[in-house]
Amino acid sequence: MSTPRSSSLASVLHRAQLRVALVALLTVGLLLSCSSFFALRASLSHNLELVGRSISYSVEAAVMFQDAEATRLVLKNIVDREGLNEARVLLSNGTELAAYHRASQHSRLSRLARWLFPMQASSSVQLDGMEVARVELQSDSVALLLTLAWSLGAILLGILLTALTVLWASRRIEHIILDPLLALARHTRAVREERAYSRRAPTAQVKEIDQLGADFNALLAEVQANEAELQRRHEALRSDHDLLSFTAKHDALTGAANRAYFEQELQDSITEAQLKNTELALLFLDADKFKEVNDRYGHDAGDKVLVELVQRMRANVRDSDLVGRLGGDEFVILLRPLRHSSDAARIQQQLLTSLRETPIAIGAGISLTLSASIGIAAFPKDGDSAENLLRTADLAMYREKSMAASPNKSPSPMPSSSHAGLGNLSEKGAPL
Ligand SMILES: Nc1nc2c(ncn2[C@@H]2O[C@H](COP(=O)(O)OP(=O)(O)OP(=O)(O)O)[C@@H](O)[C@H]2O)c(=O)[nH]1
Repeated sequence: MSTPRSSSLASVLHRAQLRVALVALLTVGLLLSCSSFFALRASLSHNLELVGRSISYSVEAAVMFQDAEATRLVLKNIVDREGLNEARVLLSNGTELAAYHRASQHSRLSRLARWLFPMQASSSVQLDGMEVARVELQSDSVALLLTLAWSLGAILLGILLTALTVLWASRRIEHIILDPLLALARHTRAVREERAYSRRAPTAQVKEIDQLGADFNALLAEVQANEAELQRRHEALRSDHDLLSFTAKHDALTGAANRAYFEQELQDSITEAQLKNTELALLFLDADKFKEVNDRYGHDAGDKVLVELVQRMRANVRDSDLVGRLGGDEFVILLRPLRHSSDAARIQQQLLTSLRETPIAIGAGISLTLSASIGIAAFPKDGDSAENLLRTADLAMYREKSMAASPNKSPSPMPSSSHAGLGNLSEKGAPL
């Protein structure tokens, strides 16, 4: 099925107005012209008959004496006075007694008028009730022709004026109706394309269009409110999702990466380091005698120590590095990338120094000096998988811890490690 060709509202209105105006004008014009034409014709015909009768009376005497010259004189006087074309008097035997033709009858207009609208009349000349002659008249129909021409001219002029008026009216309608409709259409398109629901349609002069704009604005306001509500819910969902995602990946107490997330990040970092041919380092930290903190000062104090441990670790590494908690008092740090092979040992020492020199406040004026054992494993030197690296760093940490517990024992060949060296938990600021 073919799609109907669409026209603009302006052209539809133009055509409709023009058609209505032309039909009305032609109907009225033609009716008026015809009625005035026939009225004029009837009047002229009646007048011609009266003139014929008048001539009949006037030529009675001349006819009686068959005085052609006198008859012609009468005919001339009346024909000239009444503006007729010609008049003649025919005797009862059919012979013409006298005739008079006006000069103007030979003009083209006159001939055309006579041909189009022949106007004739005849009247009898009687003597003692007997018809002795007939007067035949022919009128000039130029007046009729001119009337018709004027009417047609008026109709044409009317058509021209109507077309101009329709054009002017169309422009006015365009301004009053079309412009606001087009503005509304443009506005709707802009709202749809830009999703700018805060935009509002302008007011219009025409009540119905203004109402349409107001309804559209009300609809936009609803859409805007729904959009805002959707946006708010979306934000809330995203924030919930972010929180859930963070919670799923991080340790609730310290905020450090949990074991699963840390292992995944470690594996991803290894893959990336393999591709980029860079190095990584893993520091495995286990607090020494942490159980005693819990036992002496309570679980909350232990929690504070764990939180502080993570803060110290973070304070000593870059944003790109990752601090994780594997569980209990076991923590890991992933240095990614490892720029210099000495960086891991340097950070290890910084942490041990920090723990040794800066006690951890656990509240009520009590501060603890905690020692820790830190083992190091490097990629690719000590392993090429997350599991291997963790195991190697863990062994290094245990090696360090065991050395701290038995300082006289010679170290077994393990990856590099270090220890704060304090061995015992010590308290500052409050008695044990
Ligand atoms: N406060 C607190 N304690 C915890 C938490 N998780 C584990 N622990 C405790 O941490 C202690 C760890 O003890 P161990 O594994 O024996 O370690 P340690 O006492 O440091 O002994 P070494 O490592 O051999 O020096 C246990 O008493 C756990 O109950 C926690 O989230 N908060």
